[in-house]
Amino acid sequence: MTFAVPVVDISSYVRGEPSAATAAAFDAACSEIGFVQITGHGIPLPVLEALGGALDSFFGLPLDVKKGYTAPPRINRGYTAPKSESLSLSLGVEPAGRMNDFFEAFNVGVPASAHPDLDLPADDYADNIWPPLPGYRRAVEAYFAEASRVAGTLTTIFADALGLEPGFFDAFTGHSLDVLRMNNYALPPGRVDLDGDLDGDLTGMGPHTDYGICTVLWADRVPGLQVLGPDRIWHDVLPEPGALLVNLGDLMARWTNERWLSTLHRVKPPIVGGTIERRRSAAYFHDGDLDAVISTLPSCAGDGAKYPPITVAEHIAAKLAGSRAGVRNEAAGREAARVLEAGSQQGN
Ligand SMILES: O=C(O)CCC(=O)C(=O)O
Ligand SMILES: [Fe+2]
Repeated sequence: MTFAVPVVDISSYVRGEPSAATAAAFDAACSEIGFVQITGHGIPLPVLEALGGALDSFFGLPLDVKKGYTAPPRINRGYTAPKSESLSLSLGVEPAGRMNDFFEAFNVGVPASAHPDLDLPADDYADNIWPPLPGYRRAVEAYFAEASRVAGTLTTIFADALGLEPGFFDAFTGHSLDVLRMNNYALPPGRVDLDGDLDGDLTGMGPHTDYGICTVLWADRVPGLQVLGPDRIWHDVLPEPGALLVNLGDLMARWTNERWLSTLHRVKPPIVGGTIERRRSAAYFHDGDLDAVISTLPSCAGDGAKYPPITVAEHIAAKLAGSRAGVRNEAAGREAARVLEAGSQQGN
């Protein structure tokens, strides 16, 4: 079977014009793969280029300077150093405390001050940390605003694709807990034992599903990202030029009773010609309102709901405790089973 992440042009929805063909293409892609590549998203090229420049300027700083922008694990903001997170712990498939992912990241999110009329918890809607690099904050905020707009367009498409009333997701996303995680996959020169580490434990980012509603993913066209296909094999995925990747998170799998899947993905060491090449990505997580309750949609319940209702707060807290604080998540049985089923198949 050939594996491909479908490309869908969303420009009609970006213009505010619903399109049955676009919604149907999303339904097919979300049902079969759980990943989509979107074109026609309308994010201006200079905004994307400035985001890349911001990543370069921050991650180019010395490690001890970057570590100065680290927040405690419960605050999903600022810098995370290589090997201080383990995404597979969000699924509970590894012993707790084993922090092996070599990505480094910088997180920014929606602060409580963005919604002055609401009384939002300060730890979840934490203030951002901004390194004093010229243009950094402006570039990241400009991309954040564009990705937020695209995420809103996606939920409009999702409502049409699922046959829900227009605006269905608005009630769950008015103060959505959105986070942009900018990732850098690079290893200091000379530190990697290519024979030893690569055959063994070295992981760019461990296998995981994303936690929320959907993720908008900008990535360099450098190999590394792998998606677990319906054939239970890990497949390499490179975005088409100009396209953004979109993948569904766990909350969408819960809403749809797995008609749509939160697809497992991971990042292998990006090896080109026998050496590790630097790779960058930026994942915008559209996670929903902290206090929203996610229950299986009646139209998807079929013979019964596979998941009990859960608040966004409960679900995200269990996942983040795994990935950021090393506390194995015991509540992700359905996703963990899929990782273990895929076993050690390495894909193409
Ligand atoms: O680097 C990538 O392409 C994937 C990143 C990712 O899966 C994440 O940040 O959740
Ligand atoms: Fe992810």
